[in-house]
Amino acid sequence: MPPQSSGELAAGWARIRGRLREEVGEVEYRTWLRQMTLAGIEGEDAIILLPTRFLRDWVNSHYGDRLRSLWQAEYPEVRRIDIRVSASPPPEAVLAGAEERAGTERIDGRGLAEPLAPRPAETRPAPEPRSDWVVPLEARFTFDTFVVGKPNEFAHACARRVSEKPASPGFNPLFLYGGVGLGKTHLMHATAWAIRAHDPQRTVAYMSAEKFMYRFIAALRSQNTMEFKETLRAVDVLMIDDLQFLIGKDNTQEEFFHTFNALVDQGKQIIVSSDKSPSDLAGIEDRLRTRLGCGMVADIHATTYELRLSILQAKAAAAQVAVPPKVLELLANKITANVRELEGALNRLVAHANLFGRPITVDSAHEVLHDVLRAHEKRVSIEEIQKKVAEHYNIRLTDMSSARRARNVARPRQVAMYLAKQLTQRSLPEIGRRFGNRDHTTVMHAVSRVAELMEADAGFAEDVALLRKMLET
Ligand SMILES: Nc1ncnc2c1ncn2[C@@H]1O[C@H](COP(=O)(O)OP(=O)(O)OP(=O)(O)O)[C@@H](O)[C@H]1O
Repeated sequence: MPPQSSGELAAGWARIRGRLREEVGEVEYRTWLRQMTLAGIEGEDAIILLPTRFLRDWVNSHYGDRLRSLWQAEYPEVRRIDIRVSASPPPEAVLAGAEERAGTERIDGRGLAEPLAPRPAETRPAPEPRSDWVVPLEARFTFDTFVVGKPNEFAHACARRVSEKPASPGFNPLFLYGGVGLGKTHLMHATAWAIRAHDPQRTVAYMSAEKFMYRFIAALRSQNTMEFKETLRAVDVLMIDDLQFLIGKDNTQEEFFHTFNALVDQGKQIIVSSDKSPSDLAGIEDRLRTRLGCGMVADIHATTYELRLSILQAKAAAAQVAVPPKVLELLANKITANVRELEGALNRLVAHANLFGRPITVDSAHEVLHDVLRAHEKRVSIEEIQKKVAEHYNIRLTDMSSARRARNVARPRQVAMYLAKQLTQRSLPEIGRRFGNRDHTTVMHAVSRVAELMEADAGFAEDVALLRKMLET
């Protein structure tokens, strides 16, 4: 019996889809079949619409026979299935699963997706990003534990602003950049926590660019890009850390570009971090770089001594450990590369003190952290030493390698050799060569003579210590 009315036909079509869904399973159905729309029955043909040629061909070859059998079981007079391409289904889409189309995507010929109209928020709650897709937020990375100073105050203010008002004009995307270990991830997590605290309904997805790529590749491999796209495009805030990872990864960049556009078009917030500014991201496609730079770009600068000291004070207080100010000053002075290393050094000191039940002192800090402190000692060259010492004793630089033996020249030369031994990794023969091809025994003698004199003469020792300090800082 042919269907009598469009209502009857819609019910029959819903049954066919329901059976197909049961047979192929939810994931496959959602990936390939959910966008099917029934245009109607023409003679012996059931006319089904799909939005792209790619989908039409796929459904035809993989599900054509099954669809025909299911149709015949429902309506024996239907003998053929005619699948056509139509980007916008006719208004009588009552015949199809219109509710299923909300927010779905279209696949282009290369298997990459473009968004259809934005998903109306009320049609379906946004799915939570799958837990294995997103990295859990670090509990201690909050605004409360982030110490603000000159180098990071602008980035911090931007992150605060975005957390209070996501996607506000001028702040989307928020692009945070700066050197390794300077707090980009901390600021992103803090923003995520604050957004969630303010509105628990908002879905915030945080992941590294690397994770984004691996998820994308896995989705491609399992032919499940629809789910990948849909999940990401349903979030309210997307955070991608260490974007520089995508340099040279053209396909993932393209996918990210589409995700980016879809989210920004829907008024969703994007936050990205990188070790370089958008304009310096060579290897990232121009159109993506342009989009990344068109919101707010905030630089986190290298730390200053003051910021390092404040961070150490805050971390020691949080750990409830008494660390003498001199020790904190030592660390802030010596460990300048980044906050991660600074934090690591403090943690080591605290762990050591706990383990042995000893108080933390400047001496114990030197002992426990000797490797770190040495690694951070300023590299000084023999030339610099010779120059500084010559200036200090008011002799000519050429006298450092001359044969002159007058005391007013020989003594400064010995001091320079002593400092070269103390402050560089050079061997005695090499130091000798740099001081006018002198023998290594001459250098050895100079080193022990200067040490003796320092013991005997406090004024001389002070002089040498001053020179050393000037060279080290
Ligand atoms: N201003 C700050 N206040 C408190 N802790 C900080 C601050 N800046 C950085 N940190 C701490 O330093 C460590 C490294 O920070 P984070 O991981 O955020 O750096 P990053 O810039 O993302 O580094 P990478 O470039 O390696 O990804 C973290 O433990 C973080 O809590």
